[in-house]
Amino acid sequence: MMNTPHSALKIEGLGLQIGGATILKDVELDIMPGARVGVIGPNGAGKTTLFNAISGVVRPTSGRILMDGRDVTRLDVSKRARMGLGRTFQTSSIFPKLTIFENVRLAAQVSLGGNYSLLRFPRRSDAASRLAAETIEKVGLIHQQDAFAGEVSHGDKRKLEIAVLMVTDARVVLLDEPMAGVASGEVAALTENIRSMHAEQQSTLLMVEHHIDVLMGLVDKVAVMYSGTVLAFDTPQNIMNNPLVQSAYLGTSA
Ligand SMILES: Nc1ncnc2c1ncn2[C@@H]1O[C@H](COP(=O)(O)OP(=O)(O)OP(=O)(O)O)[C@@H](O)[C@H]1O
Repeated sequence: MMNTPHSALKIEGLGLQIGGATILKDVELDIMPGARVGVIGPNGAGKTTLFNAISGVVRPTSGRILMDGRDVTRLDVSKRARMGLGRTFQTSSIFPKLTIFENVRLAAQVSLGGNYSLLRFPRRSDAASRLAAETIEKVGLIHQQDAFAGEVSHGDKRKLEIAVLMVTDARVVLLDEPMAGVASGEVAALTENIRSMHAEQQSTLLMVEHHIDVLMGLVDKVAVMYSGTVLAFDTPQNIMNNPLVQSAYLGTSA
């Protein structure tokens, strides 16, 4: 008998109450391995909170989160990361005082089974350095590799985050507004980076992005959040044509 493949990520009846407020309510999502999923919704709809629940930063008050069929609802952030959950944050999670090369090399070193000790002048021929150099080239940061990460443009910082995710070989990747603050001239290159990261890792991608045109071109499914719940989960085309979505989110009358 054939085994049914597990969803890469399954969210069942997820709820979060903080004080008297309902932040997430009955969130249901079933995401197949390799899918690229956009998450949209008005400000305050719960998109970042959903990412926080998936990555383990906040504990839901009801429901379950399954990664590859395993219930991770009660696992902490680091355990989920070890299981292959990768994430970028709205506020950058890179080390600003390290160079681009050092940031990627450190991630490569940890990913290849090393530790977080940082050699200021690592041999550029070791495995972690080679992987870092190769990845920096792929994302188009070669000319910036010796610049401090805190001093490069928003677009380059985002490229760096993509490079870090690429070397960590995450199975499920959460990107929270990767285009935020990125100059319009840098959007196309960053979009390509995200596309090639996904293709190379064959990961499952979830992405919150307010830049709707970019998002719709990148994903094959869109989840629309409204008031803490998932209102619709469908192809970009069906989402754009869904009257419920149009009135709730896009602001046009249905
Ligand atoms: N720790 C918290 N305590 C109280 N309220 C919270 C907490 N975290 C989030 N909220 C509230 O939950 C709601 C959802 O917030 P969230 O940041 O997830 O929305 P979002 O969809 O990501 O919005 P945006 O598009 O503005 O980033 C907001 O009303 C927010 O104020």
